[in-house]
Formats: sequence, C-alpha cells, structure tokens
Amino acid sequence: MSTVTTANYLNYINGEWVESTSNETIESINPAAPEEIVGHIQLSTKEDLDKAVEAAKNAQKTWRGLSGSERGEILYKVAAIMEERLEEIAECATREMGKTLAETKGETKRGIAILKYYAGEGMRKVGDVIPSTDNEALMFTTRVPLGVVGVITPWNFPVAIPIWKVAPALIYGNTVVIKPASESAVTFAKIAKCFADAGLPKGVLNMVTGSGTIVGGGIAAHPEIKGITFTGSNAVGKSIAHEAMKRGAKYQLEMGGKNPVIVAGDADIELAVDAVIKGAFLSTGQKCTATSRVIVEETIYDRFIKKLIAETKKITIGAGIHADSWMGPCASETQYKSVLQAIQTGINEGAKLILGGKPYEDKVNNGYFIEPTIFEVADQNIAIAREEIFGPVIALMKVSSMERAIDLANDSAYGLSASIFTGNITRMLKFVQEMEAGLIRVNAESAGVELQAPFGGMKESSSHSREQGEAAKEFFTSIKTVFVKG
Ligand SMILES: NC(=O)c1ccc[n+]([C@@H]2O[C@H](COP(=O)([O-])OP(=O)(O)OC[C@H]3O[C@@H](n4cnc5c(N)ncnc54)[C@H](O)[C@@H]3O)[C@@H](O)[C@H]2O)c1
Ligand SMILES: O=CCCC(=O)C(=O)O
Repeated sequence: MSTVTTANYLNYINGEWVESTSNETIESINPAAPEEIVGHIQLSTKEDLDKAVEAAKNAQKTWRGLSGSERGEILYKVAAIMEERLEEIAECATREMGKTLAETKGETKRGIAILKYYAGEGMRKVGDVIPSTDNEALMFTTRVPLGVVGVITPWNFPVAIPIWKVAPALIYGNTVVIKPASESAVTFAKIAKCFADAGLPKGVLNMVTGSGTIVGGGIAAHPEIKGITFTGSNAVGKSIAHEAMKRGAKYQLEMGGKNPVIVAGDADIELAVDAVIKGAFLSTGQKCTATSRVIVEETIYDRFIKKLIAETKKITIGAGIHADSWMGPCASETQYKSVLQAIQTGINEGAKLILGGKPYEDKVNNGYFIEPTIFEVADQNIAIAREEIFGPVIALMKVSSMERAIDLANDSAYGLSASIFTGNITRMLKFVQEMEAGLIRVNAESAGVELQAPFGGMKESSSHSREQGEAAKEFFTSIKTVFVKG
C-alpha cells in the first residue's frame, strides 16, 4: 500500500527549524516501496549554509568555554532522549534507506552508546606533562577545538556515522554544520531534534540538507569551516580534499572498500560461510566494511562453495520493516541500477555467475530488491574483483596457498577491512602483519566496527586519520605544547 506523506522536514539553524530560502524540497522515498514518501527535506542554498556557518561561529566561544563535563552532560541528555525515541528513529531509518528494522534498532542503540562514550570523554585528560630540559620550567601539552567543523555523511549508516562524527566534534569544543545524505536526511532530522530537545545551546549544531554539490561542496570550500569530516565515495572525498587543501583546512576522509575474506584450508567451514553471508549480504551489502571478495584455499573450495550456495538460498528478501525480511532493498534507484550494472559487467568480463544476479521480483511493491549474487572469478583484474559495488555481490576466488591468498587480498587500491578464517596461529599472525587494511578480523566477518576502537582504512580507503574511540580526538582538536617559566 503506498502512503504519501506531506511531512516537511526543516533545516536546523541557530536553534530554529527553518525552511530553505529556495522554498524547494526534495522527496525522501522508501526504497522498498518507492511510492511511499518518507518525508520532504529542504533543497538548501549557499545562503542557507552561510547562515548555519554564521550561527556555528557565533556559538563557538561560549560552547568551547564550557567544561568538558558540562558539554558531556548535554550529550548524556541527547542519549536519554534518543533512547525514548529509539523505535521512531529506527523505523524511519528502515523506511528511508531500506535496511532491516533489526539492523536499524541495533544501529540506533550503537548511536546512543557512542553519545555516552563521548559524553564521558569530557572528563578525560587532554594532554601530558613533559619534563623540560630547563628544570625551572613546566612543559605540558593541551588541546583546543578546531572551531566550526563541517560534517558530510553517507546514507548507509544513517544513525551511527553522523553521531560518531558529531559527538566527538561537540565534546572537544567544536560547533558543527552537518549535511546528511539526502537518502537518509529525515532520519538525521529526528536525531537533530534529540539534540535540540536536550537543550543544546543555539548554533552549536546546525543541519542543512540538500544537494551534495551545493551544500556539501559549500562546506568543503567555506572559509569559516576549519575542519571537514567526510564519509562517502572516493570521487567525492577527493573533491573535498582538493577544496580543503586549497584553503589549508583540516580534513578527514573515510571512503570505499573492496574487502577480502580469506578462508584457509583448516578453517571452520560452517563458521566461515555464516560470516561471509552476514558480511556480504546484511544491509544488502551496503557497508564500507562489507565482504566483496572471498579467497578460498583449493583444498576446501568445493565444500565451501556448496555450503555457501545452500545457505545463501535461505536468505529471505523483503521490506526491512517486516520481521521476516533478512535482506532489504538497495537504498535507492541509483544504487539499484549501479549494482545491476556491476553484475552485468561481471558477466560481460567472463566471471561465472553461480547464484542470483537478477532483480528480486517483489510481490507487493516495486522495491529496489536484488538477489544475493555470487560469482566465481578467475581473473583478479576484472572490475568485479577490483571495484567497489556496494551491493549484495561476492567475487569468489580459489588459491593454492596462503602466500597467494594474502597477495591476492592485498591486490587492491583499497585497504579498509579484511578477515581470515583459520585455526593456525602462524597463519593468523602472518595475516595480521601482512594484510594492508585498517580493520583486521580473525574468524569473524569483515564488518563490525566497535565504537571504542580506532576505525579507518589504508591506501585509497582513507585520508589516514582514524575515527571513533580516543582516536577521534586527533582530528577534532589541535595540540598545543606549552612551556612555562616562572
Ligand atoms: N569508510 C567508511 O567509513 C565508509 C562508511 C560508509 C560509506 N562509505 C562509502 O560511501 C559510499 C556510499 O555512500 P554515498 O553514496 O552516500 O557516498 P557519496 O560520496 O555519494 O555521498 C556522501 C555524502 O557526500 C555528499 N556529496 C555528494 N557530492 C558532493 C560534493 N561534490 N561535495 C561535497 N559533498 C558531496 C552527499 O550528499 C553525501 O552526503 C561508498 O563508497 C562507501 O564505501 C565509506
Ligand atoms: O559503512 C561503513 C561503516 C561500517 C560499520 O560501521 C560496521 O562494519 O559496523
């Protein structure tokens, strides 16, 4: 049943909910039932962005003047309000970008935990006392906020990623202008309301929705924005870095991946199959840490592939709002077409399609569903083994040795996440040492970021800073070394 809503979600600027000066909105639709409009968001202008930056700048002095514990108290209140609104936020995220309700509930709980983690950061040390060579002097380090920080986020983790940027930005004394992805902007509007209702002082957090080029590009180029934290595609990330470099702004990029899983000859095959299915197909494969290459030692290849196919066929596909759906739709028509194109390219380039590969014909609504898809790939140089697809597609490869497996896993422009399944300590340690990825997981799926640990990629997956945990402090503050003599 299609439900058309007229719900209009406004920008949040200087503590007020306001329409864009464009007087135009764009629809955010449900990818499981594209007839359903989840909400209308502002198609904002450069003028709207300038107002938001001005508000953030005006709020800076007072906000940074609070103690870390005072700022932390507000983040604890935001977490409490989000807990009360968990169902509302999770359901909105599912309707807006398609992932299952079980996943969005888990992600919303994760966002709440991140808020609490950084609220506590307000009470932790920010520097060190370092002995000076001058015995009469005191030397120490301290940290200061960057000022106004621009946050640009993707649609695939509509709760966790914005919060894992905004929470540390705020606790360390910055003020924020955020542009969420349009495909999940209604979800963030609901989160921004939790900040507003927690009593965050006006101008400390500002949300401006709309075009990536105009609003996102405007953030990257804005002279009053001192730091930009971006998560998204490599193409956009590079354009942001270019703009930031031109004006000497600090920037942080977390981007694409082509994450390998190595299944060694001594692996627990059941465990490996279960983890590969979860890593590759949960969130419809739309995670930067999703499994997209599976490299299997030839001694167990036939048993592994037989089990993988049998278990993959059990996946139930449907609208994420329904409890019996294990895998939802692609997040948008654009993403849907992109994944189908990648599958066709794989076939054209000679990869052997052994399961799926077609749109899943949904009985109720014409949603953007695609079957979980598995290819066997002999040539590691074809697109399906090299390019990020960001959909439910696996490239299976067979190898004769662990040496070859790690070489193949490293043969990628990306280095975000990688897993190995083995019980052999020597193999495990060799993988940990030699695998070029920012997230290394052993006997576990390639996805799975824990909020208290550093997260980020190597090679072209990242600008090589780290997010989350204590690592976030490095980006959202500047260190000062202080020398004091009486
Ligand atoms: N490494 C990570 O932590 C991580 C996490 C999630 C997603 N991703 C990556 O994100 C991509 C999918 O997300 P997406 O489709 O939202 O990415 P995207 O790059 O298309 O968009 C990301 C954000 O950038 C904005 N944007 C678009 N054009 C812009 C421009 N010219 N200037 C400034 N901002 C602009 C978008 O509106 C959105 O808010 C995939 O490549 C995935 O690997 C990486
Ligand atoms: O999409 C990138 C974030 C991945 C993540 O948060 C996870 O794997 O849990």
